[in-house]
Amino acid sequence: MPHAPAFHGDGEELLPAGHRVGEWTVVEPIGEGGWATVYAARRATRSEPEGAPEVDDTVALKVLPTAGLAPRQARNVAETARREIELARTAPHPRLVPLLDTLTLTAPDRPALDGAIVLVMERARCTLRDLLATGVDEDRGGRIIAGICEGLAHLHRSGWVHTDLKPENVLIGRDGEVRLSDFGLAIELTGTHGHCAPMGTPDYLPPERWKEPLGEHGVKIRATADIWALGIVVHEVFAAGVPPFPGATPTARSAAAQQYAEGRAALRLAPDVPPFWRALAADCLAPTHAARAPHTAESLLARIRAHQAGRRPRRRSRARVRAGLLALAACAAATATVSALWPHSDRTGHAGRIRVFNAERSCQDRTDRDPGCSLGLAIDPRRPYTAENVVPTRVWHDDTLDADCQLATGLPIIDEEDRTSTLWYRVRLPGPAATAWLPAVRTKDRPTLADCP
Ligand SMILES: Nc1ncnc2c1ncn2[C@@H]1O[C@H](COP(=O)(O)OP(=O)(O)OP(=O)(O)O)[C@@H](O)[C@H]1O
Repeated sequence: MPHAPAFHGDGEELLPAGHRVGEWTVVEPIGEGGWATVYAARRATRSEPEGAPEVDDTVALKVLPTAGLAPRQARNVAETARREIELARTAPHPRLVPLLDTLTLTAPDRPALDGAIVLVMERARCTLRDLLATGVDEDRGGRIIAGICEGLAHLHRSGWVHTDLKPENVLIGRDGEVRLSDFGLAIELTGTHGHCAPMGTPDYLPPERWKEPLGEHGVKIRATADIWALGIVVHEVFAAGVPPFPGATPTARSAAAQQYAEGRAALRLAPDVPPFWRALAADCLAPTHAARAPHTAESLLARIRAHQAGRRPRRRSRARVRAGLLALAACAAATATVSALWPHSDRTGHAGRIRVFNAERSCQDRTDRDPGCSLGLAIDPRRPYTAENVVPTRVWHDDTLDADCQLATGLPIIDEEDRTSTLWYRVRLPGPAATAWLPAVRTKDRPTLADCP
């Protein structure tokens, strides 16, 4: 017996459960966007022997209908699919949702869906919007924002701008990690910018977008558009889903954002956004492209990593200790040797000698060189201050180091008290020509040293 057709609220026909799409069988609809309906589906032919434990092999089928569309709309849909496929092919990354296959739907008995383009994707557990509805604590929120920054940094390095970053397009994979999705509006840059159709989600569009002239190729777009959208998302994550600009409708909120960008209103972020994330959101929401440009996804990620590294010892949940394993492994290796490298508690304060300062209060009085209280020295002060960019040797509060020169223009580092500095000191390590870098926020001393070559 034929299935009775099912429809969306807007009257669009849905694929019924059990419908075969290539090697997949539709289970149920799980999401809907402006262009597509997304279904959970599972492999039609399972190879496991009878009685084998059930594995969750469901995928997500994004079905983009093309039938009955005006030629221009059909071109848009085809272009949307082309972008998704091109990006997945040329720039795969663990923080982007993997595209497993592409198909054309055959459904002669459903003319509205026949010939639709189908993108087969890894199925996510939920979207960030779903998570916001249930509440996200500060640590989880921080990890999600870091994941978004990793995805954006990769996209931008690869020459792409997402252009439609919003909580609906941030998926949470079954491993709990972020997967950016929906690259239908993603733009490949030529040099510093690209052009896109005048589309997008008003709440997440940067203020300059409303003023950009519409040329023959569309409106100008740069990576800073994603950074603005990131600022809105950061605010929503830490303010229980509330957007930073006031207004009951997207139009009212866009108008408020433009008033702020024109200097006619102040940026008023919700008081519940914690200080570190307020500062980060405010930088992402700098009012112009030029003011936002220094805050790249890469540099924001470095700030977040430094912030998270500083928070880690404060509260020791099991999950946090596990997350910090990499850093602690490096500490453990260095603990035995580091005490001998520098005399402890040398308070001479001569120029060229700097004393390490750990803003974490509970670490300041400890003399046992607890690994959780150790601080990292960077290999390269211009690269993100992450585990890969840290020498194995660790330092502790009150250690004194020999510094031989300084760099005023390193990566900005924010400490736990929200002090920011781009100043770094090059310090000498034992061994021939061995050096590493200490961010100036990690010392209270300010010797004036020669600029490093
Ligand atoms: N891989 C996935 N796993 C689970 N759910 C997904 C997946 N991809 C999309 N969804 C769900 O489907 C919804 C719509 O998907 P998507 O945003 O890609 O469609 P769209 O038509 O391109 O949307 P838009 O109108 O924002 O451009 C998402 O918000 C999400 O809820």
